[in-house]
Amino acid sequence: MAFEQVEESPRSLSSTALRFILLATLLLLWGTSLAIYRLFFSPLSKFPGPKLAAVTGWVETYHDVFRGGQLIFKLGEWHEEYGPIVRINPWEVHIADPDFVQVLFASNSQFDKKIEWKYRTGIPHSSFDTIEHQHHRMRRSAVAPFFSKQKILGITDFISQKAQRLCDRLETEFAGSGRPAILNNCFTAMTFDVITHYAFARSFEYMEDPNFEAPFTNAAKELATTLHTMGHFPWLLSLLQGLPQKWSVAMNPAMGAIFGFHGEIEDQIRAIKSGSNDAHKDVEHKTVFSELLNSDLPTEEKAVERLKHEGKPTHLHTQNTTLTCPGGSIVAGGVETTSTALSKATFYVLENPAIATRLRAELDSVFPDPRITPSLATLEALPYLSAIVNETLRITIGISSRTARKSRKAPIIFKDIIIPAGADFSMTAYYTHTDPRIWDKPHEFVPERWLGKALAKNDEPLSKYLVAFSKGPRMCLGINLARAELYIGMAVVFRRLELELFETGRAAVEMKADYFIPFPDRATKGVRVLVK
Ligand code: HEM
Repeated sequence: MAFEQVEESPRSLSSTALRFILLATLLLLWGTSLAIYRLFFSPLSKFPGPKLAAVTGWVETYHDVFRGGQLIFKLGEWHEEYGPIVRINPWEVHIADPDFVQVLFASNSQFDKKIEWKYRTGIPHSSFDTIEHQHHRMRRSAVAPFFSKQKILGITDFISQKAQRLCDRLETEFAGSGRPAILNNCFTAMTFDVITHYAFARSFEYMEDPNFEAPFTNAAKELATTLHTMGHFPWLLSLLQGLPQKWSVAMNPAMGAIFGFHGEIEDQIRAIKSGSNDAHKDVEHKTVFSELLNSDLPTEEKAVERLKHEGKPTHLHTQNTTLTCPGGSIVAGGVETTSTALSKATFYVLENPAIATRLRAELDSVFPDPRITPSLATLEALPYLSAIVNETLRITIGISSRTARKSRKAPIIFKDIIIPAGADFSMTAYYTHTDPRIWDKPHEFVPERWLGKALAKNDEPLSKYLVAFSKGPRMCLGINLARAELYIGMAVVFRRLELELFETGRAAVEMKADYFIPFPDRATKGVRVLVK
C-alpha cells in the first residue's frame, strides 16, 4: 500500500506540472500570436505609435486608472513623437490634426460611440451613452425640443433671478468682510438650481445654502474619479450594483442627497405616467419627462428604467438605486461643465484688469440699472462679452475626455489617411483648442482673437475649431442653456460686483487630470474672490 503511494505521488505531481506547463505554453502562444497579429496584421498595424500600446489596452489602463487621468497628457507626448495620427491602443487611433474636426463632427455623420465606454458612467440607456447611431437619433429627437433655443428663452428670467440673487448674497454677506467666496460653489449652486427647476420643476435651492454648498455635486465629483476604473473594469460596476444603499451612504454621507433625488425622479416619472403628476404646477413649462412621455418614442423607450437614465446624473447603480458621478446626462451635463466655465471665466477676466475694464464698459452701455438684466438677445449682441464667452469655452475645455467614434461599414478617408471600417478613431478638444497651427498664444486667455473677422492662423474662421460642445449629431444637447447661463452669469456678476482674486492662481483653473471633466490640482481651494 505504502509502496503504491510512493509510486503514485510523483506521477500525479508531474501530471499536474505538465498540465500547468501546457496551459502556460498555450497562454504564451495565444498572447504571442495576439501580439504578432496586433503588431503586424491588424487593420491598424500600419499606424505609428508606441508598440506596447498597439499590443495591449493595459497601457491606457495604466495612464488613466493607475496614474489617475493622465492619458490625456501622454497623448500629447505620443503625437510629438509619432505625428498627427497615433495608434493609442489595439483598436483605436487618435488624431491631432485640427482639420479632422470636419470628419469627426460632420453634421451628416452616422458614427457609433465606443462600445467599451457604454457602462463607464452608469447610464447605458441615456441618449448620451447610446452606442448605435440610429438608436441615438431616435432617443435624442424625443428630448431635443425641450432644449431648443426657443424653449430656453422661456427660462432666461429664472436664470437672471438666480444670478441677481447670487450678487445680492455676495454683496450683503461677503462685501467688505474679508471673507472670500468660492466661486466654484456659487456657480454650481446656481447652475444646479437652474437645471433642476427647468428639467424637473424641482429646484434644489442650493443658492440658499449659507456656503453655497451643493452636497449632491460634491459627491458626484468625487465619484467622477472612478470613471476610468469603471470603463476599464466594467465588472466592478456589477459588484457595486449589488451593494445595499445604506452601505454607500455609510461610506459617503453625501450620497444621501443623491439617493433622495433619484427617488424623487423615479416618483416623478411614475406620477406622470399614471396621470397624477403635479410637478410642473408651479412652473410654466413641462418637465423633461412629460416631454419624453408625450413624444413618439416606442413604448419600451418610455419605461421608467430607461427614462431615469435620461434625466439622472450619471451614476453607478447600486441595489434599487444609483451612485452618481458627473458626465453627460441632463443634470450632470448641465451643472459641472457650465459652473466650471463660469468660475474660470471670472478668474481669467479678473486676472487681467484690462479685460475686466473693457467688459464693464461694454456692459454699462446696455445695462443701465444693475438690478434689471437686459434680454439675452441684447447680451448676445455685445461683441466683447461674446468674445469672452467663446474664449472661455476654448480655454476651459468643458469635457476633457477624448471624443471617440467608429464607422461601422465604410472606411474614413482624410487627406492621405484611411482609417478602416470598424476601427475606433478619436480627437481631444484640449489639443484642438490649443493647436499652435490655429491659435496664437494658445495657452493665454485672449478674448480679442474673437473680435472682427476672427480668423485662425490658416485663415479659416476660428469658430470652425471651437468644439467645446462637440458638433454634429452628438453635439451637446444643453448648448442653448449653457450659453444663456454664461452670458447672463458673466453680465450680471461683472455689472454688479467689484471682485478681487483671493489667493487664487492658475493652479485653480488649469487641468491636472482628466476624469471626463478636467480636474485641477487636488490641493486647490477653487477660484476664490473678495467682494469689495
Ligand atoms: C459649458 C457647458 C457645457 C459643455 C462644454 C458641454 C459639452 C458637451 C459635449 C462636448 C458633449 C458631447 C459629448 C460626447 O460626444 O461624448 C455634450 C453632450 C451632452 N450635454 Fe453638454 N455641455 C455643457 C453644458 C450642458 C448643459 C447645460 C446641459 C443640460 C441640459 C448639457 C447636457 C448634455 C447632454 C444631455 C449631452 C448628451 C447629448 C447626446 O449624446 O445626444 N450640457 N456636452
